[in-house]
Amino acid sequence: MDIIFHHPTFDTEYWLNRLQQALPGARVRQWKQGDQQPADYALVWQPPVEMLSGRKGLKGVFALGAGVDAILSKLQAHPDMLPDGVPLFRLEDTGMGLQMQEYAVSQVLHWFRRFDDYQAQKLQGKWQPLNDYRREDFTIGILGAGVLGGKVAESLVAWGFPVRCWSRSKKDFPGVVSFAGSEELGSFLSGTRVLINLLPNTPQTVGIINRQLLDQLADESYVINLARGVHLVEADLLSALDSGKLKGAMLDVFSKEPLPEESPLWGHPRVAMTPHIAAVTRPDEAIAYIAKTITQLEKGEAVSGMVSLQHGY
Ligand SMILES: NC(=O)c1ccc[n+]([C@@H]2O[C@H](COP(=O)([O-])OP(=O)(O)OC[C@H]3O[C@@H](n4cnc5c(N)ncnc54)[C@H](O)[C@@H]3O)[C@@H](O)[C@H]2O)c1
Ligand SMILES: O=C(O)[C@H](O)CO
Repeated sequence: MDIIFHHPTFDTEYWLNRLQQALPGARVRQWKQGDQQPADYALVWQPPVEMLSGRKGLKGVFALGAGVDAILSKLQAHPDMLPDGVPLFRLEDTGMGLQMQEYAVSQVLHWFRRFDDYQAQKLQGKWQPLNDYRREDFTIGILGAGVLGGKVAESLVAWGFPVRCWSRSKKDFPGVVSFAGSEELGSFLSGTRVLINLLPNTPQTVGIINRQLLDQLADESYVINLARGVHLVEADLLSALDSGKLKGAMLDVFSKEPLPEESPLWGHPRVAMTPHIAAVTRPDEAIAYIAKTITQLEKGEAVSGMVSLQHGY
């Protein structure tokens, strides 16, 4: 079995060695321009079109991340990039669930314990205990209840917060109220105090966090965007912050990355940000997952993690 690998920034040597150890019967190589030699599987991030297009004998392509929006948009421009019938897989969790939990829990607790207000008071030299927030007034709403949304929901339930989620179909997560479909979006938003976004980037979800959506949240709400920048209309977020509808925002992803220096988000006192690091691909977990999936595929067994080209995630 032959496996080709391409990632623009990962430590390729490390990946090739560890993949080789995990799949001792395979021949693993870095794909280089002009390489049209046979391959059974391709492991990719930002693949050059010629790496995949027209390839015969390919049994599967693995995206080396959770979101496949970049690959799918490239596929739209170059429909022959993924040979007909070749399945595209993505990473499910592989250590990203825990990272998302750490991010979401730490930020929710930061706001719940009013550390943002105390920091503002500290800057004014003010010593003033504030009223506690109550958990019952701190409902967390998670947009997207998939692998990562489910993990984040579980961790916030464990901290005793009322948690609800919104997805395409109903979920049965312990302690979480589930809403599904556009007809239930309004009920999901009404009463949500902290909105956490973990949706995939699809034509249906672009721009979903806009003025109309933000207006339906509880007053003095908070937004955490952990999914993709294109989900959020940044101008609408800024006006909701300035009107007082929103109290704070924590953003990991942006419509343009790196965030341009002229963006007003940089200077906004109630916007905190990180540079798209909420959950990164952990090589060892990802390699174990890919090796297991390839082994199952080779045995003709059912696997999970296949991307639906129809749904776009
Ligand atoms: N910031 C980061 O570092 C980082 C890291 C990993 C993943 N991500 C993002 O997180 C996203 C989610 O990852 P995942 O593994 O949980 O994905 P997933 O496919 O397991 O879950 C997606 C969820 O969104 C819901 N959904 C999709 N379209 C919908 C629609 N139109 N209406 C309602 N619900 C809809 C699905 O029902 C599902 O519950 C990824 O697509 C990626 O963009 C970001
Ligand atoms: O989707 C992912 O895996 C991360 O956001 C990296 O792009």
